[in-house]
Amino acid sequence: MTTTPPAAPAPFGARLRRAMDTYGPLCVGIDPHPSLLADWGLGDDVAGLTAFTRASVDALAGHVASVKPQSAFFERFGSRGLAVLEGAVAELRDAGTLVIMDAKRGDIGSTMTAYAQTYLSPGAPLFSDALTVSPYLGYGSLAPAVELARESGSGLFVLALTSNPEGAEVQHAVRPDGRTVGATMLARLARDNEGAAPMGSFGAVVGATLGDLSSYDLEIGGPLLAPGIGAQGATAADLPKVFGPAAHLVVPNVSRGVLRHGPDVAALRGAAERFADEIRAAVA
Ligand SMILES: O=c1ccn([C@@H]2O[C@H](COP(=O)(O)O)[C@@H](O)[C@H]2O)c(=O)[nH]1
Repeated sequence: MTTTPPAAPAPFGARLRRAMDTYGPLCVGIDPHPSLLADWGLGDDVAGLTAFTRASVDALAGHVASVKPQSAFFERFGSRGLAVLEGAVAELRDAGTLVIMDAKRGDIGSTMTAYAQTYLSPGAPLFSDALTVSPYLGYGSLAPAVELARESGSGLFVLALTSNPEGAEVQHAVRPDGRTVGATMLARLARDNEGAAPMGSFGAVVGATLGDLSSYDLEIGGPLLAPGIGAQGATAADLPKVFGPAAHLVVPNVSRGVLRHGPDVAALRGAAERFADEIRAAVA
């Protein structure tokens, strides 16, 4: 008897494009800040984290294209926090909602392999659709993650031009070839996305807070994860000004701007829908 091997998953970029076309490009963050736990009437403990995550997943699963859990807020609680994160990732993925794990991993290649296996290896407890990674040990140090993402149909978001003002001292630094460090990361991503259609799986993090970015070539053929809308001051209306013709690649992220409407599940979902509508109108 012959057995048919399981079909290879569609690449992350193709799955994300489809989800963006269905739900709009908004990516909602799950960031259980201690201050939000308090605002929701929850304790800064594992029970509070569990209740916060439960309401967030109930509000978002199956209603938005992607969700970005901020790993740091779960890691605060050690293994019990990670168990809550694992459960959320599994439920969101089961509902067909793409999970972008915001863990910003980056290390020498041999250690990077272990990070890649943690988040990009099918069957791993924290297997996610995509992972944020830091290229500041050299873009080449991310090679094990690029390789495993290609094999498993997952994706990466590389920190290129981050939303925080402090990022400029590294990312705007000019290299001997005259290009900035941030522009170099974008160029490396464009190369890794070559030939991918309708969208590559290797994205950049580019803050929505950064103003006019017309001096950068943002057409990397992959998604541009854009944090900064809401609590950091950017608005949906800023997106066309910041991203120009690359706006079709933008995955705007809103975390606290949505989460502050909790703990009511309907109110959370309503806030996400309002941001989704504003963003869709802005980038249409
Ligand atoms: O450049 C970056 C990279 C990542 N982030 C993360 O995105 C969210 C933003 O949260 P808000 O509450 O919407 O401000 C958060 O998890 C950050 O760690 C970023 O802000 N900027």
